[in-house]
Amino acid sequence: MGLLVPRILSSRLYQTSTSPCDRTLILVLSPSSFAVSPPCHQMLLSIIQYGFLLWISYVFWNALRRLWGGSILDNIPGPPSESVLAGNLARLNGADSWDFHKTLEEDFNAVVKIHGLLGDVQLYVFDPAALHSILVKDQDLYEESIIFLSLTGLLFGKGILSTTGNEHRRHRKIMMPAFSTKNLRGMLPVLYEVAHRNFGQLRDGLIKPHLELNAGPQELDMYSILSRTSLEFIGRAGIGYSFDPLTTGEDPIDQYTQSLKNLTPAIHKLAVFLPIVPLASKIGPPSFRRFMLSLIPSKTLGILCKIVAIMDSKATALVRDKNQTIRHGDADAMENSNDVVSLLLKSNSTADENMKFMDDELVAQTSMIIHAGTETTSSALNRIIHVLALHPDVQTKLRAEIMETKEILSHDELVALPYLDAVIRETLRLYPPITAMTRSVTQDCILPLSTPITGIDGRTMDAIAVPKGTERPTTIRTSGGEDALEFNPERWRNGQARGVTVRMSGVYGNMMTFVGGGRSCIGFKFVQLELKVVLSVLLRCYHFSVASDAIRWKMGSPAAPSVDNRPLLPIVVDRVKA
Ligand code: HEM
Repeated sequence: MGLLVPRILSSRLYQTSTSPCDRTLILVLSPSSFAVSPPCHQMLLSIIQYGFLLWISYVFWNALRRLWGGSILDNIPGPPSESVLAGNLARLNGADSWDFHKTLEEDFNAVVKIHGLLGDVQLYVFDPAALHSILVKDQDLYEESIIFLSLTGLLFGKGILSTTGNEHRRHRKIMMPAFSTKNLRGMLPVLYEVAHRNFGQLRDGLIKPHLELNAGPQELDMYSILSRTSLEFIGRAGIGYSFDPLTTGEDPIDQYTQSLKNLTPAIHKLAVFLPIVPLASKIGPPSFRRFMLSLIPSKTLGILCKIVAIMDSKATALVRDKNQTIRHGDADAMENSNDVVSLLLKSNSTADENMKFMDDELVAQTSMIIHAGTETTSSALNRIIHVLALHPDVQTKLRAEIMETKEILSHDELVALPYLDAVIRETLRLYPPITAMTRSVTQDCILPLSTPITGIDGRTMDAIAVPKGTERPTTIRTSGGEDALEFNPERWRNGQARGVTVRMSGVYGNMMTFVGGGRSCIGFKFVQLELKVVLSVLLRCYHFSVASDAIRWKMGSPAAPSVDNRPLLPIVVDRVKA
């Protein structure tokens, strides 16, 4: 049985969202290598087959128990199941599920019962008190989903995304200082350099698609441009690596870059293996798991294994090279390295033993930073440009604020621009890149509610008893002001939205875009800086308007713009006249 705590979707003044991989996933092994001798082959194959049969039997047994015995969550109202096998999951997790999520919010109360796989029951939660309990107050009772933990562990190794409890707290404690305001100040020059280079080369025709000078308005695919920007931001400021020289008319062909681009699509294709990831991650050493995988006749799986191996070897080399620089006492080189991984290595060299990362942990963090920070940033950048194109009045006002400043601002000057801050807050509030997240319940517990709900039997409930094992609490948006569904940056003043009566537990602006509590996003200030740099550079030179009303946002994790199911953001770009 599952507790689905929906992350906040769109709208309303407070939203939550979920981690990208919660329901995508899949698979595979950790990056180390191995081989298995031929004589064991048949025997191992049988073990795998029996293991798989056992697992299937276990799943069906649980499903039957649920069907016969019911659930104490049965009394919670929710939409009827649409399929015996997958319940409501197809509609909940589909790329075009916006309307379904809206219906859940409009037709039901703060907690909704959702039907999961084979009769599994999950709760979709958007009540503020329940979210506070899940994410902050009782967070130890609501752990990250086991599938997410296993998957990130298999893909990247032991790092902040794949650990729980004290181990996870240790990872966070060591990593958080790298994102301090002092360190963000040190990263700003690199962010400006990437933005100027990227958009300068775009103008000069060195990166595709380019903007012909003086040729009048041109339609460009901003998605490809902004994706490259996000990747280079995280490369340079996150791990100290340049993915994209931005110097030729060609897309980058670097193997590492290609691997990163192919990672999410490969994971999505293998989503069918999702339920066996936790089991697979526990069986034997990595070499044995690799062997098991080699028995599965799937081309995509092979590709994924290759991607993981490339990412791992590149991250290993990066950490090794930086370590050597430190050991050889190249003080100047390290002094000038302000990327997150270099900062972690520098603090490692003076930290107490228990506050140091081992090299394999640093390798894992390197891949995790890229994974957590690239597509999310790209989604936010694309959304802001799209929103500005749709709201020319907001764009004009923002440009006027930017034009009154110098071309290159200090960190403090940039974060002090009020309308720039308001536009970013309002976009992230209304359109969180990640729209839902999942938590698993680790013990029987009571979920408090700020608004009582009426059960199917007519009884009023001001709290819900949630059984251990309930999986995937997902959180969706919560209610807010009356005009909460409108895009209105004017509502923000000094980081506060007017008219807000409901307090949310999020780390940023009373919204749940970056969640709250012990697993909240540690990169949320970093991403704001990225967005501010891009807008301050782009709006000074270019004007944006909508090129097509066929743009549809897909509710992935994170959301992405598309036209005819292809990732695209066609926007008409024109030079700002002097
Ligand atoms: C608009 C951009 C971003 C959004 C919307 C976003 C959102 C989120 C959310 C919702 C979570 C919680 C996931 C969960 O609990 O399952 C999260 C976690 C995390 N984010 Fe972000 N993120 C963004 C950018 C970044 C960036 C740029 C970085 C790094 C440079 C980053 C690093 C992380 C890390 C390391 C975690 C895991 C924290 C933990 O488990 O303790 N994020 N993010």
